[in-house]
Amino acid sequence: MPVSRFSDRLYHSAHEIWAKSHQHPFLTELREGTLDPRRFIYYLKQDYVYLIDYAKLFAFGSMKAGDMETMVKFAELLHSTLHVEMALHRGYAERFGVTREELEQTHPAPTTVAYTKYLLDVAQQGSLAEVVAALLPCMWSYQEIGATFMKIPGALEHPLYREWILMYGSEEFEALTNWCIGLMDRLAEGLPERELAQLEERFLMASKLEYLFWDMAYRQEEWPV
Ligand SMILES: Cc1ncc(CN)c(N)n1
Repeated sequence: MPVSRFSDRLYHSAHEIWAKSHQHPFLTELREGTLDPRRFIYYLKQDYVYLIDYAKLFAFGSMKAGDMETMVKFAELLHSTLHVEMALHRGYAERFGVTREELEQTHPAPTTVAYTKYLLDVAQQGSLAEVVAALLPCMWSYQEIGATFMKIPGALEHPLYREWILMYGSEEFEALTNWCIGLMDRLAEGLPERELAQLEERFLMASKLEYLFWDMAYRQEEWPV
């Protein structure tokens, strides 16, 4: 009987909320190609300012790394987020006639604030293992969504949503995600149950915030005033 990995425990504990995300209309309509582009551009603008703060977690990971290989890999993840993943958003913004300045000056909605501040709080206060537990749903749930959408007949023919699916369903994104999953398992080895439970809590909180991010985008959430 193979020893179950800590990442299997994380996946199992978050399965219900991940399934809820998969069933959210933002994703079911994106998958079917019926998502209103106004909801999509709202998502892209919020996601851009989210990624500015999310990318900082990789800088914290480099700083907290215990070895050069891990430090270098986190620097690679930082670079990839800023230059590859966010280039997707910049390209879409151009297609929608949104300037780079407008994109960068997007006011984060309440849910974006909640999610980024949570991640940055864990990154500043927590151990490397906690940083990884908090960022892992961001990578892993998106990779699962992308890989699933790649297999949906017709999804890649959609003129607008094709690039988004290709980004998160790519082999490169899968490789970076798998490295993070492996690091989580390595960092969890030998930890007492009390610490494992705390890592699970970080993973679950980020997973719930992922669901709320999809819901925010679909509702095009605004501040009350
Ligand atoms: C909110 C969110 N979470 C995760 C990802 C994938 N890096 C993203 N682009 N945006």
